[in-house]
Amino acid sequence: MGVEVVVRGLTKSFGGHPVWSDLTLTLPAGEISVLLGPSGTGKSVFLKTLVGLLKPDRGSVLIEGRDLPRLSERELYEVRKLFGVLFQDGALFGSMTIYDNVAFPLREHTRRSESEIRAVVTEKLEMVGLVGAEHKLPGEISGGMRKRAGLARALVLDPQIILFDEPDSGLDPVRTAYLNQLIVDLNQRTGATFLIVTHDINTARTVPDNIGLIYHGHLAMFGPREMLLSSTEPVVRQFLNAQRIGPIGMAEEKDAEELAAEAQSGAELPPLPPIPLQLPPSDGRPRAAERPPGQWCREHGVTPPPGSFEGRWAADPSEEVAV
Ligand SMILES: Nc1ncnc2c1ncn2[C@@H]1O[C@H](COP(=O)(O)OP(=O)(O)OP(=O)(O)O)[C@@H](O)[C@H]1O
Repeated sequence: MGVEVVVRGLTKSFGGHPVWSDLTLTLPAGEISVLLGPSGTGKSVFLKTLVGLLKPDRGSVLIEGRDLPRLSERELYEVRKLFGVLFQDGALFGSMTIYDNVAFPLREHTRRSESEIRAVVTEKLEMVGLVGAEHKLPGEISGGMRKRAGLARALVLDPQIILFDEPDSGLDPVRTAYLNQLIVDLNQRTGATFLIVTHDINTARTVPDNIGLIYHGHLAMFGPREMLLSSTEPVVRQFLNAQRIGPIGMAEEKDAEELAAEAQSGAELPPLPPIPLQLPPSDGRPRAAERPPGQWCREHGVTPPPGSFEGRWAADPSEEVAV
């Protein structure tokens, strides 16, 4: 089972320029969370800080009672084994075969024999659908396959927390759909805690249990998927619905004049689109953290946009249309 990651008051700057301040959120154990935000808002910096590759100026990252920024290098080395990271480009060694790339963490961090390593590598390659590509070099396979090879490598030490930095970057929509299904299936199979940084709105709307949005150096919102998808908070609404109208401008925050002109022109955000159902695991069994669709809305007295949950939602669950 995955572990909870508790982030409290995390602040990071480079050369006196703050990237973000006072980030506070909890990644629930075993759940999938997505982190969104305009380019350059420090999502990759956040992932690197979580795993201890960057040191925050202030704040804590608590995992199983240990505060990562306060650990010695040696303790950090141990805690890092809880993490698997899928970097943007898969971060494979170009001169090594896929097999050797996936075996690399086992050879570096464990004393397992080559036959034990073979069993683990084969299992992980099978999990990501790459059996048969073991002897290829990264340059000989497609971008989607490289992502899956990177994922197999992230899985070899059986991590409790898996961080994905833009797993869908550079993939076509069909490959993105396959990768999203793989992520949901792996979450169900491993029970690990997942955090995905993405710019893909469809991924953000259908894959996670929770969504967070970093904007203007702060965490604008973090919470259950239904909370953000039904939110009318301008930044959240603009971002999750990929709109130009709203506080986020081309390069940075719009200034008061631009916003006033927008208001005067009568430009309004279109109504919120329906909340889609969550992507289910492909074996038909529930997700580790599955909740009935619309439960959060009902519990919080929020009426979701019309047509949400494929039109099956009702304020009173006894009136809900059966699947
Ligand atoms: N090691 C570093 N030293 C100095 N500045 C850095 C360093 N790493 C990142 N930054 C700066 O921190 C800011 C946030 O970068 P980051 O890559 O985390 O953004 P991001 O939200 O992941 O962007 P994108 O969505 O475009 O991938 C940028 O201004 C970047 O230049």
